[in-house]
Amino acid sequence: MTAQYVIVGSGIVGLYTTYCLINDAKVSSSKLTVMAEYLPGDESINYTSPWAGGNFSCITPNDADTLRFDKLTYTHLAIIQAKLGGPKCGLDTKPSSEYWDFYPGDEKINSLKSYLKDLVIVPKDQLPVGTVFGIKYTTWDFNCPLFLANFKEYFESIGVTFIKKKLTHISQAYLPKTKVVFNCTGIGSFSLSGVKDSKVYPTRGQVVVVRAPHIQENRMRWGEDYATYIIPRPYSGNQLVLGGFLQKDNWTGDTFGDQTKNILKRTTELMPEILDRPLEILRVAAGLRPSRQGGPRIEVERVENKLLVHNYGASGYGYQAGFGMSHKAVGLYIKEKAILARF
Ligand SMILES: Cc1cc2nc3c(=O)[nH]c(=O)nc-3n(C[C@H](O)[C@H](O)[C@H](O)COP(=O)(O)OP(=O)(O)OC[C@H]3O[C@@H](n4cnc5c(N)ncnc54)[C@H](O)[C@@H]3O)c2cc1C
Repeated sequence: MTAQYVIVGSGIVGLYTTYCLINDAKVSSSKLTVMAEYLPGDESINYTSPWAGGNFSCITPNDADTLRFDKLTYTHLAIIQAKLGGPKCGLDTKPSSEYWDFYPGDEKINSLKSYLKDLVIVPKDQLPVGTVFGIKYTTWDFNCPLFLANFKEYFESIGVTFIKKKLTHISQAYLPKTKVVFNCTGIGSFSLSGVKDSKVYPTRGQVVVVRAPHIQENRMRWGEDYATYIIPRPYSGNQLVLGGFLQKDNWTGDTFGDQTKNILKRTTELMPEILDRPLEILRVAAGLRPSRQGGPRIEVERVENKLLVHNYGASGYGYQAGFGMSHKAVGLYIKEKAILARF
């Protein structure tokens, strides 16, 4: 193990970053070390990735960077799926419908039109009551815990090292031969010394997981101050994830009965077919989306004669935009390395 490249964080953003280092920067896998307090298979309120729904949806903001991150990720996922052995890795396509209580904006819709598979605009007379716009298309669904585990297993099979370690300062990530550290610590960037980014805050979500073999499609509804979503989990024994909440600055990992009732009410109104079979609740869970004022931080810092590349703040879209974020982070590293090589 030479650990020339250390990726701190083993959430979806750290794993996409590892992938881009191998595929964009052509770094040999044996030089890569992923270091994290929590690894795939672990559960903690400080480890967001296992708690995601998770699918590709219209949750992202309409700025040019994020629209590009979405597009890059959506169009690259088939390659990742193939490398990990096909849909059984926990990543599959399924139909999706999304409805808004407001018009989502031309930037978003024009961008989606350029790449979404099977996209159709829902005719006005077919919209659910209270909504003004809708689309249908083929989306990506993740079985998040399974996908994380398979991504890690794939990396280990090609020689990437994983180390379980909690850092109190980012400088602890530099091992004797390390040239560059990628900081992919998500919500951890709020408290990790050497980073301590006060712009980072949680957007708490709660989900209810039910068993529903009869539901094989996604359905989402976006309001001004709420999000209701229904996401089937591929290769999970027919689990269906029902959500949710977007609670800013709420740090609790506890779950609440009134929120469970509220989620069940909204999701069964949006998709009454859920109740075609008796409701079987498997689990209620909460997670903290790693949000950041001004959006994700993707930038390079020089720390003495070494590099620190930040890639965190994926909020509610780490799975669907994180490949694009990581492609940018690794691209910045390649540029900075070329500048340093001139001196
Ligand atoms: C309810 C819910 C639903 C969601 N649904 C979706 C969805 O449908 N689609 C989608 O794209 N996204 C969704 N998200 C968002 C998605 O889960 C996040 O964007 C993503 O998981 C963030 O990944 P990350 O790698 O940045 O952070 P994390 O997964 O939190 O990983 C951080 C890593 O850094 C490590 N770390 C942190 N601090 C330290 C330290 N001091 N020392 C060592 N290691 C450290 C942790 O151990 C961990 O390995 C959802 C989130 C929630 C909560």
